[in-house]
Amino acid sequence: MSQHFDLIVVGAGMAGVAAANKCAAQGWQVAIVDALPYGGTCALRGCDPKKILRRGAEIIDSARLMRGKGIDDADLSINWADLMKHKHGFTDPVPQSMEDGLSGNGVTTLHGHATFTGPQQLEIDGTSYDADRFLVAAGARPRPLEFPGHEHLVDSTDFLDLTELPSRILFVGGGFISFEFAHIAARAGSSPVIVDRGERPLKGFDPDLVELLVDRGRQVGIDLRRTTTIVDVAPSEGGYLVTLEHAGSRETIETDLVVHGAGRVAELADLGLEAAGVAFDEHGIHVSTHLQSTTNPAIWAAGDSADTDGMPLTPVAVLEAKVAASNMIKGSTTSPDYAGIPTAVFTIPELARVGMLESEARATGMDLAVRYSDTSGWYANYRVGETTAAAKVLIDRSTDQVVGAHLLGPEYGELVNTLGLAIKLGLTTRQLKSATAAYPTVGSDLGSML
Ligand SMILES: Cc1cc2nc3c(=O)[nH]c(=O)nc-3n(C[C@H](O)[C@H](O)[C@H](O)COP(=O)(O)OP(=O)(O)OC[C@H]3O[C@@H](n4cnc5c(N)ncnc54)[C@H](O)[C@@H]3O)c2cc1C
Ligand SMILES: NC(=O)c1ccc[n+]([C@@H]2O[C@H](COP(=O)([O-])OP(=O)(O)OC[C@H]3O[C@@H](n4cnc5c(N)ncnc54)[C@H](O)[C@@H]3O)[C@@H](O)[C@H]2O)c1
Repeated sequence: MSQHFDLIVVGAGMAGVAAANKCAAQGWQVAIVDALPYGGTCALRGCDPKKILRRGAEIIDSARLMRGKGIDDADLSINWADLMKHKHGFTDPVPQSMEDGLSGNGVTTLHGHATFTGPQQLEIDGTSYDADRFLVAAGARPRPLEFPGHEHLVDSTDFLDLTELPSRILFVGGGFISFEFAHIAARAGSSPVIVDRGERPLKGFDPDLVELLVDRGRQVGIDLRRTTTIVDVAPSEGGYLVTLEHAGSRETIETDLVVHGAGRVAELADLGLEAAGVAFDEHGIHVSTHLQSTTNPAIWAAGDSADTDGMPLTPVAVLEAKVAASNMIKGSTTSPDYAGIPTAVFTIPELARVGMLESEARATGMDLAVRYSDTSGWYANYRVGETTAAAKVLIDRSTDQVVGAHLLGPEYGELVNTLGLAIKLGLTTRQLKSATAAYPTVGSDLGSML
């Protein structure tokens, strides 16, 4: 006997929970299932715990920047175990409170690994369920790597749970995870090495600002190896021997920990999607722009496990889940509006982007104005002693609208939100300049950046 629901959601992360609550509020019989404690990647193994650990690193960095400017940082250090306790103070209550919230909204909460057994059936630990619709919000996992010894790598989840921080850490990949973690580790006293196979790390961000960030990273002891591949990783007495290849030469580095930061793929391999007739690949379930499977109309997808134009980020996952839920409820075909969604890599200082890259804007042939400012000497950065800060704002001269903004500096992850709103609403720089910001705030520098 199979239990029936109007909707079953696979994955209780930010996307799954948003959709389950929205559909339950319409009076639907909704069930949600997760194989892990409720909360998903962002709250338990990603954004939130990462930024708590970064807080320790920020304090150290801020104090160092003020050395000789009234702050004596000689005795300041990170107590990793206590910082971890602070993290657990946030993460530990999440699963129960999330599950209580869902139950309170009338959602049936299930636990276990879901596997599709047919177009509208799935099984969870031997029990069968069927539904009119399913939303797959199963997230992502580290990309499988091929080089010998890849099994010795730890992933981002393991890193965010380390009880002690080793002194030598090698990060594979030059993306979000490696940069963010390396910036934390460097301030906590470790010597991080980042190995990227490409010439340009953090490829989704403005290359000029990335180079400034790489220099700033070098100053705090982060060793970036570009166009370098991992030949193999082998255990050694003191940790691991990692053999690297760059421009035809090999070098072996000894390290205590090797961390996977080489990208993530949709978590769909064990979901039995073949039995449901659902087309997918490593980018996610193939969906129409309104987030319905292209091959099984009963299946919808959102977040990291959907192959969409949206970036694999939390706000995008939530947006897609809400749009998918709304389309299911109304029978509509609305598409998510991805315009003006900012992204930030939480290095110290942070690097943010919204809208087009300069190269993308140039390729459109628009009449482009590039407003680049070295903001390191500006009051907001002088005040905190920051030596590396810059802004690049891209403006379409024909409309006076912002089409892209790239920021590197303290608190610029907050400032980019205003530029995101400007892009989404099509505000002109004249309109933006007409707003008066509280002074002195980082936001009050926006007018000068335009
Ligand atoms: C280290 C790290 C840091 C990050 N930092 C940021 C950040 O600062 N800002 C930002 O915007 N984004 C960040 N991200 C990305 C962000 O976490 C994801 O984009 C977001 O969590 C995706 O949400 P989701 O709901 O699609 O999937 P998830 O939150 O991953 O949820 C998917 C859930 O599905 C469950 N599941 C999967 N398969 C099954 C199955 N067969 N049966 C039952 N359950 C299943 C999983 O257990 C999981 O709980 C970060 C990611 C990582 C890894
Ligand atoms: N602040 C944030 O929003 C945030 C933080 C962390 C993660 N995330 C999300 O998680 C996703 C995954 O993060 P990530 O940092 O793992 O991936 P990423 O896609 O940001 O970067 C992966 C990097 O690894 C390199 N690479 C791949 N295979 C390699 C190999 N074998 N050897 C050397 N280099 C290799 C790639 O060239 C690339 O530069 C991101 O795309 C992002 O969406 C977001």
